[in-house]
Amino acid sequence: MNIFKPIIALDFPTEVETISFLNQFQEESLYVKVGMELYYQTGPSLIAQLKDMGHQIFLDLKLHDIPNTVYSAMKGLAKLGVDMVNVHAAGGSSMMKAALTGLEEGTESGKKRPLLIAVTQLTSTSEEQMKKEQLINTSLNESILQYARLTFDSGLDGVVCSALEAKLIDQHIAYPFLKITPGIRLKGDEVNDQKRVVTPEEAREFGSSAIVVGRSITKSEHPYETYMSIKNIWEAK
Ligand SMILES: O=C(O)c1cc(=O)[nH]c(=O)n1[C@@H]1O[C@H](COP(=O)(O)O)[C@@H](O)[C@H]1O
Repeated sequence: MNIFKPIIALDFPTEVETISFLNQFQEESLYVKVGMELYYQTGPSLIAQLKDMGHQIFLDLKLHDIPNTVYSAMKGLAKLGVDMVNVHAAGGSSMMKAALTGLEEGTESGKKRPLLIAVTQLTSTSEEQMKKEQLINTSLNESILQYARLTFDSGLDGVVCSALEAKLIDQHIAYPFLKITPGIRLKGDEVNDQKRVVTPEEAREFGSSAIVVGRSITKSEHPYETYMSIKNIWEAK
């Protein structure tokens, strides 16, 4: 069985909308993702509330700055007691190592350090766009693998990528190394701004460690039922 539950992206603008969404899940203990949209409006108090509700939390702030700034920011974020945080691998190995040190120093003694993962190429990026706008002249897969290697060598726990790249990463990077994969859509769903999308079944088949699902659940007519059906697919043997 997969160790991670499907991670629900709580991309809402307010605490009220977030809590009313979560109330539909009654006693279910969830793994939720709080990203920029919600955190910039609600801050640490919502994190404390989600923890009190018994949910695990991926705080997705995608830090990308000079090493000293990321070190200090991570030291502060570690005190929130979340389960996972992230940076952009494009910030480089010194920045990623500084992030890790900040997290280690900021984690209360006796508590578990949050997992630290790095975004490779966003799932909203296509190979064409990467070549044209970032002037990277390799394939998208090679760029992702390079970022994954840099992340692994910097001592982090894994990467954010599309499940389409999970097998490639497994072939080149020693286990255990997490592949946390957004860009999940059910058949027939709108793709929206995502470029590299797969279904939950495909993500499981390709060896993703955890799926991050936003709009397929949050915009569903029946979010609880949709979540449970994704969870069943994800946890099937
Ligand atoms: O770090 C992330 O979570 C992330 C990285 C990435 O490459 N692509 C990506 O979509 N995400 C996040 O995953 C969620 C995907 O949402 P949906 O497209 O609505 O399922 C959003 O909250 C994004 O911010």
